[in-house]
Amino acid sequence: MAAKPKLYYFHGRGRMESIRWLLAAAGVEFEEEFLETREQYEKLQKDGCLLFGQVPLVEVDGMMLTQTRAILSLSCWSNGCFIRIDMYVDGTLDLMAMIMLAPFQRPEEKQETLASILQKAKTRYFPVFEKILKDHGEDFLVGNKFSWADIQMLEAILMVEELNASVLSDFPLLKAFKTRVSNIPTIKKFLQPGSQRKPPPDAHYVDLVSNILQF
Ligand SMILES: N[C@@H](CCC(=O)N[C@@H](CS)C(=O)NCC(=O)O)C(=O)O
Repeated sequence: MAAKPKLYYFHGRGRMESIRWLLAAAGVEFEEEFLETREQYEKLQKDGCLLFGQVPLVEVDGMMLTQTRAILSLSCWSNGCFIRIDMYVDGTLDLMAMIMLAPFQRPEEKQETLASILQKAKTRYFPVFEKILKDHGEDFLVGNKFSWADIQMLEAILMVEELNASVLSDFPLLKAFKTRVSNIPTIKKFLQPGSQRKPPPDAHYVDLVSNILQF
């Protein structure tokens, strides 16, 4: 790591605090820019610094790193490939978490939530991954090698397609990516009926989980 990392966040703990702790504990000096106005946040978005439009953001060696867990897991602060895998995985996990939680909402809220998730997939998440594939022109998301990020991406695509089967019509590279990854033999097998892959949640599943976890 050549220069001091620069942290962009609010002047408070929030999601950045653990990152501050980690850097401090590792003896890494860092600079901070505190977000005090909406304009600062919008500028970061406009400049393409926020992968999924969210902070925390850490700038290090010209890389713009987002996703708290990914930044925290960068213990060596050196391997650009690993951090990119983590950023992509955390982004797809955020998207999938929204879909996972929707069935637990009241029926009158659920339709609105699902429409908003679909909108987010189309405007926040899928354009990012389409651009990544376009920019490097490779078969997989990171390092031209099949990784955890590709598996998560495929799972997220399939979940969003369950909300709207034609969601990939504006994302040709993601569509090709989906076909490519789905055809990896182990994944192809998992996608076959009778595998251990689980169906989308139904009313029975929602009742069961709600009863077990008591919410
Ligand atoms: N999974 C992300 C979540 C980040 C997140 O929710 N950040 C909030 C601020 S603490 C944000 O930027 N929200 C704006 C938005 O989602 O539009 C992470 O862990 O970094």
